[in-house]
Amino acid sequence: MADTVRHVLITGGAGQVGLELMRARWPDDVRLHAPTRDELDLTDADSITRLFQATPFAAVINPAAYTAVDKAEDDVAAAFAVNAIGPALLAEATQRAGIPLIHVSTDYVFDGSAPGAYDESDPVAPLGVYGASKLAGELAVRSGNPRSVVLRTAWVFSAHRANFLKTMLRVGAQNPTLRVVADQRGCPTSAADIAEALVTIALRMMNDPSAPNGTYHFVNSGEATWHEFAARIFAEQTAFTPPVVDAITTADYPTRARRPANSRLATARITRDFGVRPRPWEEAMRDVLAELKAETTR
Ligand SMILES: NC(=O)C1=CN([C@@H]2O[C@H](COP(=O)(O)OP(=O)(O)OC[C@H]3O[C@@H](n4cnc5c(N)ncnc54)[C@H](OP(=O)(O)O)[C@@H]3O)[C@@H](O)[C@H]2O)C=CC1
Ligand SMILES: Cc1cn([C@H]2C[C@H](O)[C@@H](COP(=O)(O)OP(=O)(O)O[C@H]3O[C@@H](C)C(=O)[C@@H](O)[C@H]3O)O2)c(=O)[nH]c1=O
Repeated sequence: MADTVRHVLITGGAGQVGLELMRARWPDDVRLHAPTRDELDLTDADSITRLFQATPFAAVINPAAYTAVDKAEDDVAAAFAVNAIGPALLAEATQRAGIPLIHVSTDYVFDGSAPGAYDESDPVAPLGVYGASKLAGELAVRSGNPRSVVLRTAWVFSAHRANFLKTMLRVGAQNPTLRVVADQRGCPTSAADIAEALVTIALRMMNDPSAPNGTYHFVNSGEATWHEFAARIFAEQTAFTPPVVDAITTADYPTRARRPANSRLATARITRDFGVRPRPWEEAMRDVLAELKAETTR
C-alpha cells in the first residue's frame, strides 16, 4: 500500500527556526524528521545520502546554518562548508528525489547602501564571510533544484538559542548602562513567525508542483535600529530595572565582521504569491518575552 504519510525533513532542528518548525502546526498526515547532528551533518554528503535512502521525503526545509557572523571571518572554510556546500548537496538530493527544497537565507547578502527596503530583485553584495557563504548557498539551491524557495529573513529572535534579544536580557540584567549601535537599521523577526511562513510555503509546494518558486523575503513588519530594538526589549520586560541604553555608532563598537547599515527587507512578494502577512515585530517580541517569563516562573 502507498505511504499516506508525507515525510518532511527539517535540518538544524535544534536551532531557533528549526525548533519553531517542530512546534508549528502541521496537517495530521505530515511527519517531521529532525535528525540530530550525528545523523545529519550537512558537510557530509554520505549522511545526506543515507537519510534519503531511508525515507521517501516529500519536502526538505533547510534552516541549518553556520550563524556566527564574526567567527566566520576567521573560519571561512567551515562557514562555506555548512552555508554553501551543504545547500548544494541538499539541492542535488532533492532534485534527484523530485521534491521541493525550501532554504533559509539572510539580509546580510546585501551591503546596506540602498536608501529603502530591499526587494528580491535588488543587487546583492555581502560585506562579510557569513553573508558571502549564505549567498553561495542561495545560488547553489536555485541552480541545483529549480523547484525551490530561498526565503531571506533577518535579525531573528526567539526564546531559544543565542540571539540579540536574549543577549540584551542577559547583559541588561547585569549592567546599569549598555552601549548599542544606532546606525544599523533592519527588521527584527520572530523565529516562530518565520516557521509559520515556511510551513505555508512547504505545504503549497508539496500540494502543487507548479507552485511559485524563487527568492522571497519574510520579516516581521516595522523596522528598528539595534538601539531601538534594545530599548524596546527593556521597555517591555518586567524582570529587572532596565539599564540606560546609550546610542552609539558602528565605529564606536568595532566588530570582526562588517554589517550592513540598512538591511530592511520588503515583503510584498511573499504576500502576493503565498498570502503570508507579517505582523509587527513588537507584537511578536511580546510573545517571546511572555514565553521567557513563563519559563522562569515554571
Ligand atoms: N539568527 C539570525 O539572526 C538570522 C538567521 N538567518 C538564517 O536563518 C536560518 C536559521 O537561523 P537560526 O535558527 O538563528 O540558526 P541557529 O544558529 O539557531 O541554528 C542553526 C542550526 O544549524 C545546525 N547546524 C550547524 N552546522 C550544521 C551542520 N554541519 N550539519 C547540520 N546542522 C548544522 C546547528 O546545529 P547544532 O544545534 O548542533 O548547533 C543548529 O541547530 C539560518 O539559515 C540563518 O542563516 C537569517 C537571518 C537572521
Ligand atoms: C551585544 C551588542 C551588540 N551590539 C551591536 C553589534 C552589531 O552591530 C549588532 C548586532 O549584534 P549581534 O552580534 O547580536 O547580531 P548579528 O550576529 O550581527 O546578527 C545577525 O545574525 C545573522 C545570523 C543574520 O543573518 C543577521 O540577520 C543578523 O541577525 O549590535 C552593540 O552595539 N552593543 C552590544 O552590547
